Amino acid sequence: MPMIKLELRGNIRVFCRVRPLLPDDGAGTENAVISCPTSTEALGRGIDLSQSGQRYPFTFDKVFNHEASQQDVFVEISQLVQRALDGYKVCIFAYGQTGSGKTYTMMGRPEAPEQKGLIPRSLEQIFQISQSLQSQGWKYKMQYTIKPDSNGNTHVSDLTIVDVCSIKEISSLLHQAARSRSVGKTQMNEQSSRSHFVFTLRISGVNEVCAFVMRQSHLHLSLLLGLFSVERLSRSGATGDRLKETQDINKSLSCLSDVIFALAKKEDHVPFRNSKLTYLLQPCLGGDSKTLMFVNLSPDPSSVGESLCSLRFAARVNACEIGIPQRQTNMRISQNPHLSYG
Ligand SMILES: Nc1ncnc2c1ncn2[C@@H]1O[C@H](COP(=O)(O)OP(=O)(O)OP(=O)(O)O)[C@@H](O)[C@H]1O
Repeated sequence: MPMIKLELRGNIRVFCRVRPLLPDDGAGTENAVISCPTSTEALGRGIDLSQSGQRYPFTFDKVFNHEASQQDVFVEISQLVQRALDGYKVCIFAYGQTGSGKTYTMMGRPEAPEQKGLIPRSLEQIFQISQSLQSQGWKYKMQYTIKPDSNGNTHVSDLTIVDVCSIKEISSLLHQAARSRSVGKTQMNEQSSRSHFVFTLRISGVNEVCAFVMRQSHLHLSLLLGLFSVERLSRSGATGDRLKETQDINKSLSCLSDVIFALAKKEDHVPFRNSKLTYLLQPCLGGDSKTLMFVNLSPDPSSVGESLCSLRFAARVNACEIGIPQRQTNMRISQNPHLSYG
């Protein structure tokens, strides 16, 4: 029962998703390098990668093969998303090399309803449930924050916080955010997104009927920029500013590795402030949240080296204990309607 595991474990959960082969993928695509074992033990959880005749098996909390639809993926996270309304911090982020399907998984193609990604689906679910809970006395206040950036310092600029009252408002904010993201073309991925993208929905809920219980939770839905290896960098055709930008992105991803490894070793000092990315993700990794990472993979044999790096990183993330999440429920002290949530 995967959902029970999601509830009880203190680890960062990892879901792996392999995108379908695309017409633009390179030569030799008939030789599959990624396969999903069909034995009952590893069914839906195992993934094997073959490189130079060597087989590398991995197991995660869930593996989606190239046939999985956006709805199939959403079904597996919807219970986790709902926990945000119960007072838990929930963080979901995607990791993987450029062109591996992070944007597709998180944002999808908004123009086709069945291809909507996890962010719009999650927001719709949160709004629907919060509205249905109104009849039980719950009132929720939602705020939306968006923090895009790609460089390595910790100062967070471009922070937008907006009160949101309807799903329509969220959709238009998502559109705006997608537009304002700096998008640059590399030879690897025409639509390559050049910045990290951290989206947060802050939810504060109060129940006027049952004992003035107050809940506060944050739903973090984040999108991480792709992993470029050195080899990939030279193949991507990046030069000048683009090369510098790619190096900055690599640097911030290497800071993320440092944070993950410090957490795994339970070190006293975790270097969250070494990059803006880790600073932004601190709420996801700081210990009191339910955190899920997607590792996205391309099935293209020319990406096998990057896929192996991503899988190894994901396995270390999966083994990393960040503590048992705490629900944030308080008794309301005053009946002042202008609540301060501290
Ligand atoms: N599951 C999928 N089904 C169909 N098409 C997909 C799927 N996943 C990804 N794609 C397509 O693959 C291409 C690359 O995916 P996407 O842009 O999501 O990669 P990315 O990891 O976000 O890349 P970058 O880090 O460069 O932004 C896109 O054309 C996308 O529509």
